Formats: sequence, structure tokens, C-alpha cells
Amino acid sequence: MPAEASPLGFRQRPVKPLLEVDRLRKSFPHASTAAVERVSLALGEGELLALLGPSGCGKTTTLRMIGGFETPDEGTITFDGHDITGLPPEARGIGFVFQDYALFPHLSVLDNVRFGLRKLPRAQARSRAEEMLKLVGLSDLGRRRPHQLSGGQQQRVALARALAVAPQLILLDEPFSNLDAKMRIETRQEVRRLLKSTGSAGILVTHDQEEALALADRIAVMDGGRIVQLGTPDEIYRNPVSEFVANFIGRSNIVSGRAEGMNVHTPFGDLPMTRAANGSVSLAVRPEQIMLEADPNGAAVIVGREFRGHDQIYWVSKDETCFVVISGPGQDHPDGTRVNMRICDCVVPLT
Ligand SMILES: Nc1ncnc2c1ncn2[C@@H]1O[C@H](COP(=O)(O)OP(=O)(O)OP(=O)(O)O)[C@@H](O)[C@H]1O
Repeated sequence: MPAEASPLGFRQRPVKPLLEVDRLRKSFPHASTAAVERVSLALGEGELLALLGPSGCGKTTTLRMIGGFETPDEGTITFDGHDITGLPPEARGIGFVFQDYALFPHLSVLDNVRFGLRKLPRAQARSRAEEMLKLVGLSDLGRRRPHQLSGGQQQRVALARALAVAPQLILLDEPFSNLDAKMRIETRQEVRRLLKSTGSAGILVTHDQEEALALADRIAVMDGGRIVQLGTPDEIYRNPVSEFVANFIGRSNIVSGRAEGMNVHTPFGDLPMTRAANGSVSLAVRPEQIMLEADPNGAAVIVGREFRGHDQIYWVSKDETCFVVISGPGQDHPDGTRVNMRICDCVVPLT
């Protein structure tokens, strides 16, 4: 369902949007389908939005159109009350942090941050750049060159440079992709804290659902050039609109059922649903919504498990279907254990 037609999308529209993107379309020469199709979204002041989706779904093209690096075939972009659709990047007042940070290798860290402040008097530019380096925790490294920094430190310099001009909006294209797993987790919390402390709104492009869930206030899930769902991380996780979203954000088991209003008959018994439906439905059931009870006569059998310390993942076979189940500590079922499966909580009917 396109976001503009989605009740979730409307309910979440910021009262006074800082940015409004209306039905953007972009196709590239020799391509059979558009890279971006009817993309609409609104962003409030200080809000963080993630554009999330698989490779090639149109995230970067959407971001580049908002930044002015790509011209839309159709649609409009309104920023701070002005139509900026035809303006070049430098006239938009929007900050950009590129995937490769795009720092100037021959300039010191301090001069990289000072670069965007060229129009200010020299002393003022220097003090603002120093202030920004302090904000990102790099005060001691101002004299180094970019190649003398770690990936995470370079990322923070790029962010300090973009934030130095106090943009109302900053665009981040896969900003953590060059960092190792541990650094990514630390840096994304740092970036969220920085953006919240400066009050800048942000749009982040990522294909990493964990990153989007951890960093963003709202997530636009994209597939095939379109936004397929727009909502808070909690809404998208608990109430995915389609099998694609249910499987892209976390894991889901798909179960068939016959729906009647807010209830559904399933092989696991009658269950409540998160929203009304009628007739044959596919249902998304999260791994943590399934309870396992050991029973020598149980209809299911554990065929695999992965110990993860704070919880365990089980693969459970029932009627030639394999389910994934996550259970908390204290539940220890060896491979081959016969079990009964019970679904607790509401299940989600999918489109
Ligand atoms: N300059 C270009 N010329 C031709 N086709 C392009 C160009 N830029 C992007 N595309 C195509 O447009 C589609 C969307 O690309 P885009 O980079 O926006 O996707 P993405 O979701 O950001 O993917 P990734 O996560 O891999 O960066 C893809 O099919 C891509 O091949």
C-alpha cells in the first residue's frame, strides 16, 4: 500500500512539516521501470527519518533528489515553506554526509570543519569549528589529516562539518557503512545524540533494519521505488502491512488462517488480530510470540537451535513447515524434543 494512501502515513504527518516531498518520480535512461515512483513524505523539525529497503529500491535516488543532486521527473520538494525542487544543492541550506565522508585529504581536521564556514570572519569560523569538534569529541585531533583518523573519527569529522553551518536538515547516505560492527553501534547512538542536541532534522539512508530501528523516529520502508510503509519503529515492527515488510524488519513466521473481523481461525487455535480482516489471510507471527511446551506427544519437533546467551533461537518443524521461535533464558530444549507450540499476543493480517 503506498504511504500516501496509508492510514499510518496520514496519522503520522507532522503538524508543521519542515520538509514535504510530494509524489517524486525519477527514471534513468534505458531503465524499464522508474527508480523512484510516487514517493511522498513529510518530516517535522528535529525529526529523524530512515529510508530503509533492499539494494536498488530507490533510497539513495530519493535522498539525492531532496539534496538537489538529482532532478525529479515529476513531483515537488518543499523545504521550510519554499519550493526548492529546481534549486541547486548549495542553494538549499541542507547538509549532506556522504558514504565515503568526502573529507579533503590535504586539509587538517579543523580546516575540514571550517570549510563550510568560509563566509564567516576568520576568528568566528575558527571558534565555531573548534566548538563543533568539541561536540563530536575530537578537540584534540584538530591538527591531524583525515588519513590519520579511524573510520569512526572521520565519520564524526564529516558530521561536524555538516553540522557547523547549523542546517535545519541533514541528509546521511549510509554513513556507517565503512565502520566495523562494534563501531557502527557506538557511532549511530552518537549521531542520534548529536542530531537531537543540535535540533537538526535528519534523513538517513540504510539497508540495515537494526540501524533504522535504533536511530530513527520514523521509518519509510521502500521497495521497487515506492514507500510501502511509513511509521514509527514500533508500529512497523508490530504492525507490518505486508509479508515483505514483516520479513524485512525482523523475522516472521507466515501462518494461514480464516479471518472474521478482529479474530482469525488458525491451526494454532482462534487468535486475536491487530486489525480487522475477513476471509483467507496470511498472518505474520514474530518468533518471540510463539511459546514452546515440551510434550512427548507434541505435534512439533525441535530440529535446530542457536544459543545466544540472553535468549535462544529454535527451529521447529510442524506439518512440514519450519518455524523460527525465540525463547528467553531458562527454556532449554535439546534437538529432537517434541513440543507443542502456542501463539500468544495478537497476530498481524498481511496484504
Ligand atoms: N545514475 C544512474 N543511472 C542509471 N541508473 C541508476 C542511476 N542511479 C541509480 N540507478 C538505478 O536506480 C535504481 C535505484 O537506485 P538507488 O541507488 O536509488 O537504490 P538504493 O536503494 O539506494 O540502493 P543501494 O542500497 O544499493 O545503494 C537502481 O536500479 C539503480 O541501478
